[in-house]
Amino acid sequence: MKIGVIGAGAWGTALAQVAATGGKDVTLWAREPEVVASINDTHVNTLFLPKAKLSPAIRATGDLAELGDAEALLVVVPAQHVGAVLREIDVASRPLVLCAKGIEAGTRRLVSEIASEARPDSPLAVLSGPTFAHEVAAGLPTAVTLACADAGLRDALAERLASPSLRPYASDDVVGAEIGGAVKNVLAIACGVVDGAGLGQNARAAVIARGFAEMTRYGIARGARVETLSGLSGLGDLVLTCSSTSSRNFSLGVGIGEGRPAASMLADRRTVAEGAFTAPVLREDARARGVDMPVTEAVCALLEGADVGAITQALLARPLRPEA
Ligand SMILES: NC(=O)C1=CN([C@@H]2O[C@H](COP(=O)(O)OP(=O)(O)OC[C@H]3O[C@@H](n4cnc5c(N)ncnc54)[C@H](O)[C@@H]3O)[C@@H](O)[C@H]2O)C=CC1
Ligand SMILES: O=C(CO)COP(=O)(O)O
Repeated sequence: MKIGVIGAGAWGTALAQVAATGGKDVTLWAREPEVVASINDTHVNTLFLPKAKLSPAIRATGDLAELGDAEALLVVVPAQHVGAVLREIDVASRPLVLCAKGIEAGTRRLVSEIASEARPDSPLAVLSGPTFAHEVAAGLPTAVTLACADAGLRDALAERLASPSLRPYASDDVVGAEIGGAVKNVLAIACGVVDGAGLGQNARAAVIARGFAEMTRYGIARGARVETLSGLSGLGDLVLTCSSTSSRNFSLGVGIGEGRPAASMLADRRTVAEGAFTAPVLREDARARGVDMPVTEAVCALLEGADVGAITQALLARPLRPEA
């Protein structure tokens, strides 16, 4: 079986490694010529996943046309670039497995909505969950949600993507799987701020729990099911990224909490912290739907340069309310 992977950041590279280790023929599209060269010449992605020794069965290319004959394509470019890349590639009606986590600025679309507009003939699935790329590439045990409306395709993809260390759980709730991954990135920034500002572990647990409450409110408003949000792609990924500096979103938050300006940290980086792009569009969409998201509002204010102490006080001083 030939698998195409679109995007050779850390996550696309790790997924390519899982597929190649499982005996698949893998072609990995990278945007950067130096990434193509380093994977093909040295079997290392020096830019985005430097510590993983990759299978020689992974072939990198800078030409999207070379992925046209893959049986299935994993889409792993950052959410804001999915539309542009999918409009560029000719994939006929091949299944697309969407692995980016975010909401498109300007349109407020989930990645599945972007993909179905760009590639109306391709069936879609979403792969999401608590998955640090370096752990997956190292073959450490990992479980994910694989969501797809078509049961036959879902089972076929689950069988092809499963490996001795990567265990997919099937779901038909595509929107639910996407909402968890998109919103947790914003909440991970908030937890990083708590850590960087030394606000304590009680505060971090409060942000996780109240953040999950707002993820659930927002998810329900967009048609997600609560059991999906409380599964691997929602609560599972929230817990992972809210408790580790391996998360780029959490680390961005730590920097903000320590008093560094968000804008300069974002300008300096090559890797993506999706939450910084999702936060403003999530706030806009939540307001439009009448969903209260105070942690998301706080993250937006902090990304815009607000003072951590003032934002913390404002959150604590909100009118008292029932928990549920
Ligand atoms: N790294 C991880 O552990 C995980 C990442 N993800 C998601 O996967 C997606 C990709 O993230 P990573 O692989 O971590 O990226 P990364 O941060 O390792 O690398 C940045 C990626 O963005 C690409 N890029 C930059 N500008 C672009 C443009 N104009 N057009 C197309 N691509 C462009 C780069 O080529 C590179 O592939 C994100 O949505 C992320 O949330 C999901 C699960 C785990
Ligand atoms: O999505 C991830 C793990 O599931 C990776 O999180 P970060 O993008 O915050 O590094």
